[in-house]
Amino acid sequence: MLVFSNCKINLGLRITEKRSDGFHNLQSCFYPVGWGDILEAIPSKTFAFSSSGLSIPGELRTNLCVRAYDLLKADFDLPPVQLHLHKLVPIGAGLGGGSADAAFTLRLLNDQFKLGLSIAQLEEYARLLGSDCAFFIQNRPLYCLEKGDVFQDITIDLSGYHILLVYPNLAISTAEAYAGVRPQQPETSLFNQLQAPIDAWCETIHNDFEDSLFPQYPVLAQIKEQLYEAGAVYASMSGSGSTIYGIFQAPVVLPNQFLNYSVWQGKL
Ligand SMILES: C[C@@](CO)(OP(=O)(O)O)[C@H](O)COP(=O)(O)OP(=O)(O)OC[C@H]1O[C@@H](n2ccc(N)nc2=O)[C@H](O)[C@@H]1O
Ligand SMILES: Nc1ncnc2c1ncn2[C@@H]1O[C@H](COP(=O)(O)OP(=O)(O)O)[C@@H](O)[C@H]1O
Repeated sequence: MLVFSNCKINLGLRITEKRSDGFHNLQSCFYPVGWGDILEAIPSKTFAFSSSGLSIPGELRTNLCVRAYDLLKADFDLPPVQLHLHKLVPIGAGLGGGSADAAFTLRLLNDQFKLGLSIAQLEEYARLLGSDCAFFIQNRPLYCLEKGDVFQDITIDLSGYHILLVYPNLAISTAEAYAGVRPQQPETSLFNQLQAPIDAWCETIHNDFEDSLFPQYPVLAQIKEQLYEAGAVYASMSGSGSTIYGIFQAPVVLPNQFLNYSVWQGKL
């Protein structure tokens, strides 16, 4: 079985408080985007994992796909498979690529071996693998709370818009990015602000990580500015960076400044 493991962007991101478990509570809307990896599972005599494409830091056995397989294997009589991941989504990019691979592995194994797990059960397994992993089980626009793993329905439909993602070949560690933020209880409701037309978002919808990361990496603010100059209706950093995205009314001619970066453009 073959699946496409797409990434996400954050529409707004507020870090509201540090929790007693060391994690942070947040408010954000996660929105699926078409840039993705390719994952295949073939029944085999013994379990094996391999990857191609972008190289993934860390040992193979710590890959989130392997950890997802091991998690289900502990509870089910899972047959061995040969898992292959073709990695295309940049790493340390704020796009949740690794979390998506983990969630798609859970979904694939559930479907391929008819484990009968419900969405809620798959989300429970996903939470054990990473904070933003559970989102990719439903994989639809959702308002996210707490660690980013508790969801509320939200009506946001950006279909018809185009998105340009710019990864400036700069990996930012999520843990380090969180260590640099000053959590704050917001005075306004992100949920309500997201209901306003997208033209209003550049004045209201903010990613709190930009405050600490833009001064540290000026190229990020520069890319955001360049996306607005190219005609974006809204531009922002995704997650803990370093990807900056722009949302446009129509396909964009790639500005020359982005030619040395990894970019992806498509429909939302
Ligand atoms: C920042 C966000 C926003 O969507 O996305 P990315 O930039 O990673 O895509 C997520 O909160 C990232 O979630 P995820 O990448 O799954 O993080 P995890 O693996 O669970 O945690 C990595 C580290 O980040 C910190 N962390 C993560 C989530 C959270 N709510 N509070 C935290 O403080 C912790 O230090 C943790 O050890
Ligand atoms: N399949 C995978 N794809 C990407 N990263 C992975 C994967 N498995 C484990 N990782 C680890 O997860 C971290 C990056 O996570 P990723 O989701 O790509 O970035 P981000 O948190 O910025 O969205 C790295 O430390 C990487 O080694």
